[in-house]
Amino acid sequence: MAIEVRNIVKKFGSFAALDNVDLKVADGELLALLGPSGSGKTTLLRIIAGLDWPDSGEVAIDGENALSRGASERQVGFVFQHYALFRHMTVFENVAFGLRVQPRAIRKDEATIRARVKGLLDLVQLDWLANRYPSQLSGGQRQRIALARALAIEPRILLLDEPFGALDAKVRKELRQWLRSLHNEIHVTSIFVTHDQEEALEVANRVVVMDKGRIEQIGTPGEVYDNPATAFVHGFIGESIVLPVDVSGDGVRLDGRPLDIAAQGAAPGAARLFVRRHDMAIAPAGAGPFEGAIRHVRSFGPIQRAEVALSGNEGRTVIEIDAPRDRELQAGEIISLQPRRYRIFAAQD
Ligand SMILES: Nc1ncnc2c1ncn2[C@@H]1O[C@H](COP(=O)(O)OP(=O)(O)OP(=O)(O)O)[C@@H](O)[C@H]1O
Repeated sequence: MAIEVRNIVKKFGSFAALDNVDLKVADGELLALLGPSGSGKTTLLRIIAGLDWPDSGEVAIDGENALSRGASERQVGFVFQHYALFRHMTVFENVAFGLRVQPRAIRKDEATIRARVKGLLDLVQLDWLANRYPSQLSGGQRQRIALARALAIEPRILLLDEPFGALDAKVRKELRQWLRSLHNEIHVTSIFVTHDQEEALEVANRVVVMDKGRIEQIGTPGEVYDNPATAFVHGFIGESIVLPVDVSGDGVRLDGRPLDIAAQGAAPGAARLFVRRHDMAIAPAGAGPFEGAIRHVRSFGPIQRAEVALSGNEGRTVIEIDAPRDRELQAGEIISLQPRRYRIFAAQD
């Protein structure tokens, strides 16, 4: 089912939790809402779900106005971070619950319900846990059961709010891959909320980056990572070096010193230069626009992370770069740096 959100405004008192949000979700997409705490992700999800209503704007599901319908009529499945399964029911009964409470007119017979639950437990690969109680499951297993339960009513849309938020890093990683492949199998239009950029980039077809109740950028994981539309997106996704620079007619300056880099059309005045740590490459001596002294090096996995005090400004501007380990860097060494890729945004952007 396609979803279209138009001009949504949602205020709590005078505070705009959502400030003119527009979003189109194509049928069968797996979309991530990504943003820092308080950016409005959950509020947007709740409005799409029918658990909350906007002050103005429209929500259409499959072309039909959804705002005139409540949550139960929208046929939406939910999974929340702390989605409490019913403690006194077995896994099987938890998954069957949504089917058993359907209105009599559409309720399936017992054999059909049992077959459907069995199918869902197979789908989430936990059929062997059917007779256990929630307290006898791991956190990751519980979230998979919560997902099976959400899918039982054959929702038109699946909404997940930080579904893996409470789990440890390793289990989170496993469940991401699992969700991705599950979605490839069932193709139900899905939106999940996360503040974890790695999770969004790894799982979603498209990522919606939010800040302060607004959408900053919508794009594929590659687009938002490689071509951030705003300074916020650049800073939020991936680790960036951020340097305050001045743009003028004759170029870009750092601490009054000209840098041999292009202003990329940024308006004259104060600006910020963004470079990803791994894009700040070590250049032959004197060849790069930056020079600095290595203060400290830590090596882990395939990279070495070096703290570099840039020349000028009495060495007070310190950046961290990630370099491959083909040549071991040493504290005290003076290096020249050349950004392979960078963006300049005006200071107020
Ligand atoms: N019922 C409410 N009453 C007042 N303010 C609210 C209410 N619900 C949300 N807010 C505020 O709206 C803003 C957006 O909240 P929301 O939960 O959508 O953010 P979020 O991006 O999902 O954050 P998190 O990642 O922390 O869950 C926050 O500043 C929050 O304090």
